[in-house]
Amino acid sequence: MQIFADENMPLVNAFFEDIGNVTLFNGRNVTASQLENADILLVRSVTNVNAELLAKNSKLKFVGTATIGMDHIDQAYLASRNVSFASAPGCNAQSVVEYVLSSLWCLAERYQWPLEKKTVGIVGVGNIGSRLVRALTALNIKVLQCDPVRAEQDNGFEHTDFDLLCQHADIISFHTPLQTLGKWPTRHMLNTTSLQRLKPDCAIINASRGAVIDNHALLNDLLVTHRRRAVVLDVWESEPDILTALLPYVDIATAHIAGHSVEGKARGTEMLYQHCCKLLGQPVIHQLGQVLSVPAMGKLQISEKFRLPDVQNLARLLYDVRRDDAMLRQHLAEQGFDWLRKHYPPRREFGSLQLCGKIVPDYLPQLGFSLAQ
Ligand SMILES: NC(=O)c1ccc[n+]([C@@H]2O[C@H](COP(=O)([O-])OP(=O)(O)OC[C@H]3O[C@@H](n4cnc5c(N)ncnc54)[C@H](O)[C@@H]3O)[C@@H](O)[C@H]2O)c1
Ligand SMILES: O=C(O)[C@H](O)[C@H](O)COP(=O)(O)O
Repeated sequence: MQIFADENMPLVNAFFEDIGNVTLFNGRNVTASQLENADILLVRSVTNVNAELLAKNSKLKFVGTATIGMDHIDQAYLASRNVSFASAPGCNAQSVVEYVLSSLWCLAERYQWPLEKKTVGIVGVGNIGSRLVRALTALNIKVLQCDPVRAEQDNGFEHTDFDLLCQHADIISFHTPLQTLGKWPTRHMLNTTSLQRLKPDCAIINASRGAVIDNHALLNDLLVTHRRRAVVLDVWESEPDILTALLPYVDIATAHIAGHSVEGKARGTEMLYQHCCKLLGQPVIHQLGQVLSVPAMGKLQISEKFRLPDVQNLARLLYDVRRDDAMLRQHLAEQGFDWLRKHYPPRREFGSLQLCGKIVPDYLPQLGFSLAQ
């Protein structure tokens, strides 16, 4: 079995070496000729999988993307060729939630916001959005949810129409897939018109796909408002060639790494391995827990004095988004966007830290921290 995998897919050898011969490729530049002999193709978000890429391959059985976003995959084409396909839903949801929380704490400190008085509008309430709702609710922060797709399926879902959410949110955070067509398109959802509906100081967070926000319209809005609006961008239109004119106006700028926790990326690989085992009728031998490295910090004692405002310090033991913002500003011009992603320093999720103590407040597990056994 010939397995071709993106070189930025951690633990791919550990999971797949029993299944076949693993060859790594650069996901951004891979060509049809390189993939001629692939039986299994494992990609990340930077590889467009379509008729052009697979033109020279006649033996492909399975394509897996170790991501939740699927806008880079021509699924109809794969189905027409009878090639099985799987993504990795939820693999990095916790990682993105931790990115958004860290961004909120950073902005709250910079602008002296009382977060508990803010309303956060969450657009797209799937794996990431629903975890974010749980986390913000645990922190006593009010949320508005916008997800018309869920609203159609579930009468009990509390949906706020996008236009209304734009008017009422103090902070708006995007967690939708990128969809150009269909009943609920998301491409340029935030555009010149919807930007004008936002409160003048409404903060914007995008960790979904760059083109969900019209980046030129955003730049224009920021120039007009003279930086009154806080902006956090992890994703950008036309990555890796991003609109650098935006950078001076963006509070937190990162290189599409919100989902790049050690666990988030490794879970993606594991989920594809499990799909392959099922497809090939092979037993699942490897588990994430066995192959993940031991975290630098294992257990932490929580005292009875721990209170809600202490959460921020606890979280910063594991992740502070300001590091990633500094990396981008320091290295983007010389090294480029993809270099930042390839050399992303290890980041462990909240769940890697086991909390001990007589009383561990309920909101800590709701944010994703583990309780010691
Ligand atoms: N920055 C990163 O590193 C990173 C990491 C993971 C995911 N993502 C992006 O975030 C997206 C969301 O991830 P997820 O795991 O929550 O996916 P998901 O599929 O679980 O959830 C997406 C939600 O968006 C909703 N939705 C669809 N169209 C909508 C619309 N027009 N308006 C409002 N809601 C709409 C869907 O109904 C669904 O509930 C992914 O598609 C991916 O593009 C980025
Ligand atoms: O859609 C996703 O799951 C994320 O955007 C994913 O983390 C993208 O990262 P990449 O696959 O490019 O490393």
